[in-house]
Amino acid sequence: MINTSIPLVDLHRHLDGNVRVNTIWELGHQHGIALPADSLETLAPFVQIQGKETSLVAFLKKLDWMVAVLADLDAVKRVAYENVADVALSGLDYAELRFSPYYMAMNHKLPIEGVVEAVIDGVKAGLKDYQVKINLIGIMSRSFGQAACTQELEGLLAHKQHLVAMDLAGDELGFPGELFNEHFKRVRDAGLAITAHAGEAAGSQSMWQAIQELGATRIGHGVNAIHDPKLMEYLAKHRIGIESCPTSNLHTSTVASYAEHPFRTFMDAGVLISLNTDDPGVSAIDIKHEYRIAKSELGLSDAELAQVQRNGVEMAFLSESERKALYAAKA
Ligand SMILES: O=c1[nH]cnc2c1ncn2[C@@H]1O[C@H](CO)[C@@H](O)[C@H]1O
Ligand SMILES: [Zn+2]
Repeated sequence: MINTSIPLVDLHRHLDGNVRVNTIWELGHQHGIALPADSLETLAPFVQIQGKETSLVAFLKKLDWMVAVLADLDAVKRVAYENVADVALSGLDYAELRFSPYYMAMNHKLPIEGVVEAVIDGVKAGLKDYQVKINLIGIMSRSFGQAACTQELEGLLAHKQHLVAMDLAGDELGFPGELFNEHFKRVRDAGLAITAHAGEAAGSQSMWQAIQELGATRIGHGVNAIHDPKLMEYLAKHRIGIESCPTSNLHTSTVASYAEHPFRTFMDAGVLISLNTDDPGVSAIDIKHEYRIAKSELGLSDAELAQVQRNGVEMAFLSESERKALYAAKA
């Protein structure tokens, strides 16, 4: 099902949506943080999806325990290190890990720039022990408003040489992209690529906004584009990649069932679309699960899955020589 002669990549993966249950447990105890359960088994339902949530905002609450235990910068470094390990152990060749330093810093009032540095350090340490390629994407968490995103942006831009792109995540309905036009002008001026969560909770207008005003060249989720034929045509023509995360879309009730997921509609329209995990710790999945689902529930053939795998490599925020090297390592 996974073609071993094509690189396997995950481009939409929240580092702070992938904290191991065991790590939450250990950090909670180490730092005297009250947890909502008194055993590892009973903790799991508080941080992992059981069935599905009723909305994106309800889903996002599951991540809160993952950042509640980040009591110091060592904890942040540990989580970043374990993310690299998880990427390597799940069979990926390359991943883009995204993180929101404001969200990770806020519970224990950590310095935002310090969190960015700790993530970079943790990833570096992970890369010494695991053979895999990683790039980092900075997130502005829209749910905390414009001023928080300015702080977050500045902490990230201070280390822009360690980032390939910036993203906008969080509550899309409550905090539309228009609020962040100025932030993304600064991102463009800094020379970073842009991806944005759009068309997940809101409609296709939010995707047009992300592309035309924020400058996004990739879109996270983008599910609601299918109701806008002009946008579908635009995405295909301009090779705007869709970072699709089918299980996350089910868990946030963005789609009612796998059968209703429009993945195939994008493929048939010639849109560049890839498969990704989103918040693997929250959804309790890995990338292979998404490929299995794509085959069994979304109805993709092995040839189509190979195309999806290649789409991921094509969409990656890599230089052409890095892309070639990634392909060459598998050929
Ligand atoms: O599926 C998603 N849609 C929108 N925002 C998300 C999703 N998953 C996580 N985050 C948001 O990303 C930041 C942490 O990296 C947090 O703002 C979290 O709410
Ligand atoms: Zn996401």
